[in-house]
Amino acid sequence: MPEEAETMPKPHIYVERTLAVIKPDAVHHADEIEDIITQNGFSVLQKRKVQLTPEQASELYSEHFGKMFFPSLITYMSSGPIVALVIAKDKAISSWRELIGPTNALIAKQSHPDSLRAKYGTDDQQNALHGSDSFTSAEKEIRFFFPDSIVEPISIGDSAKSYLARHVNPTVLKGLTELCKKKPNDPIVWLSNWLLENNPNKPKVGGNYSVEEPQA
Ligand SMILES: Nc1ncnc2c1ncn2[C@@H]1O[C@H](COP(=O)(O)OP(=O)(O)OP(=O)(O)O)[C@@H](O)[C@H]1O
Repeated sequence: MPEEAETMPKPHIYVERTLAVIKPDAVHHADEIEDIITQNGFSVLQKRKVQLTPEQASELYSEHFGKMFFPSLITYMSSGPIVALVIAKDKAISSWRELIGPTNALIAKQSHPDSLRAKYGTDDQQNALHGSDSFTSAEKEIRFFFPDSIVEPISIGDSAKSYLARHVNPTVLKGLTELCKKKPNDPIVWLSNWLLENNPNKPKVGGNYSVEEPQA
C-alpha cells in the first residue's frame, strides 16, 4: 500500500445528533451562537424558530412537573421565540452539553467561564441554552420540534458501508472518474450537475425540482 494511503485519516461519518435550543433570553444572539456551533465542528441539520405555548413548554419539561421552579420555568420558556436546532457531530450529545456548561449560569461564570451559559446566561433559570442529556431524550426532543424528521440512528460501520456501496458509490465513482477526465474550473458545481443529470433514481415525470429550505 502506498505510504500516503496508510497515513490518510479514515473517511468519517458523523453519527450522533442532538437537540440544541436557544432559549428566549438568548435568542437575540442566535446568529452568533449558531456561528459558535459550526466553529465547534457541529453541522446544523435542521433549524426552527418557534414560540412555545405554556402547554408545549410543560410537555417539553414534563420531567420537572411538581418542582418549585416548574411554573416560572414554563413562563420563561413560553415568554418569547426560541430557536431549536438539530446539530450533528461525533459524540454530539456530550460535546454540546460540555460547550454549554453547567445548568446554573452563575456557577458556570465561576467554574466554566468559557462556556456558552457563562457567556449568554443570567442565573439558575435564565441559562440561555438547552441540550438533550441522553440519546433517548435527543430522539424524543428532536421529534417534538421536528415531527416529520426521521430520527433513526445514522448508519455506522458495516451497515453504513453496505448502504453506500449499494446506493451511492457506483454513481459517485462514475461521476468522479468523469470529473478527473474533464478537470472543470469549479469541480464541485460540475459534479453536482453531473449527479443531478445521472441520478439513477431521477423522477421520470416533470423536470421542476423545488427545494425546501429549513425555516429560520
Ligand atoms: N433550581 C432551579 N431553579 C430555577 N430554574 C431551574 C432550576 N434548575 C433547573 N432550572 C431550569 O430548568 C431547566 C431544566 O433543568 P435541568 O435540571 O433539566 O437542567 P439542564 O438539563 O442543564 O437544562 P436543559 O434541560 O434546559 O438543558 C434548566 O435549564 C433551567 O432553565
